[in-house]
Amino acid sequence: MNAPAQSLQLAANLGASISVRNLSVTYPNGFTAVHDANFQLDPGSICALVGINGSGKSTIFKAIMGFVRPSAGEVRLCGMPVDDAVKKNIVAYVPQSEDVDWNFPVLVETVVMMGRYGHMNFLRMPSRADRYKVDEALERVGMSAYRHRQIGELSGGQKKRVFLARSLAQEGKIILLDEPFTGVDVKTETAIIGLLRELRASGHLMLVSTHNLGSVPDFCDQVVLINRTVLAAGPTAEVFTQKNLEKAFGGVLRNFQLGGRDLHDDDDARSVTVLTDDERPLVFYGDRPEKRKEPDSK
Ligand SMILES: Nc1ncnc2c1ncn2[C@@H]1O[C@H](COP(=O)(O)OP(=O)(O)OP(=O)(O)O)[C@@H](O)[C@H]1O
Repeated sequence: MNAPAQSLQLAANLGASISVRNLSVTYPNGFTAVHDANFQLDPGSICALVGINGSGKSTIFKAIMGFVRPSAGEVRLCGMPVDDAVKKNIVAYVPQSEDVDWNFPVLVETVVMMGRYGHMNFLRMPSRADRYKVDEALERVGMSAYRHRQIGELSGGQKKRVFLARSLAQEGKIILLDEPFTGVDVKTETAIIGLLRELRASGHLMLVSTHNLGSVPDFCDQVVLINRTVLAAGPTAEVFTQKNLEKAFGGVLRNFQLGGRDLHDDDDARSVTVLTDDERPLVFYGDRPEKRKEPDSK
């Protein structure tokens, strides 16, 4: 079997899927953050969850993790209700940095070991296999040298990698990443994207919320655009269009422009142009993050 066929086979075996059907979430104060949202994601893919601040991205993550209950509709993971999937360690979550108390004194290796808790009995005594998984996960994100450091002492990008290691140690088929690229440098972003690609090749399903629109066409197979409901969902080439992005961002991203034609054509010049605060345009090409550059001043 050739490599792509093997990946497809692995993906089929893993069977990771997210099905969101007519999902509404109303918070206890009566505010409906998500109304009648629908999308379906299948194994072996990376999907971007994209929308303005307050559009409901974290709320959707919380519904998928069972942290908030739907007021209508349902979420199913690998065909199972959320509670069953969470009990079976099917879904792992990499939270936004703001959602973590970094003052809590805990070692890096302990954070990663937390990913194994669901695999242990109530005494939480790590087995040799648990320790091996932790070592392997730290190695994979390049953080082995930091294992005895306090998590609060690390940089933003290092903390993100540790939480990614925790989700790897958990061995979830579905991994949710809430803004993994916020505050990380281009090298770390490239490393994280490389890791997500490896996980995709082994059949994992990843849902990534991001404000970094420039890298979406590069590494995401699918896109879910939201603004309190799903505006569009499906393959990146079909959904990540100027028209849909204008619908999602409205006047918020003025001077936002998508160039080029076919996203997955290597010779394609499709790019995302966003004006920076000082009104200098930054062009993100639908390619590698390190290829970011300012437009030619021809
Ligand atoms: N616990 C809560 N109680 C009431 N309203 C909430 C609660 N949590 C979030 N909201 C509201 O729900 C809406 C969606 O919030 P959410 O955090 O899901 O947005 P988001 O897309 O993740 O935003 P951001 O890009 O800023 O992280 C916002 O208007 C927010 O104020």
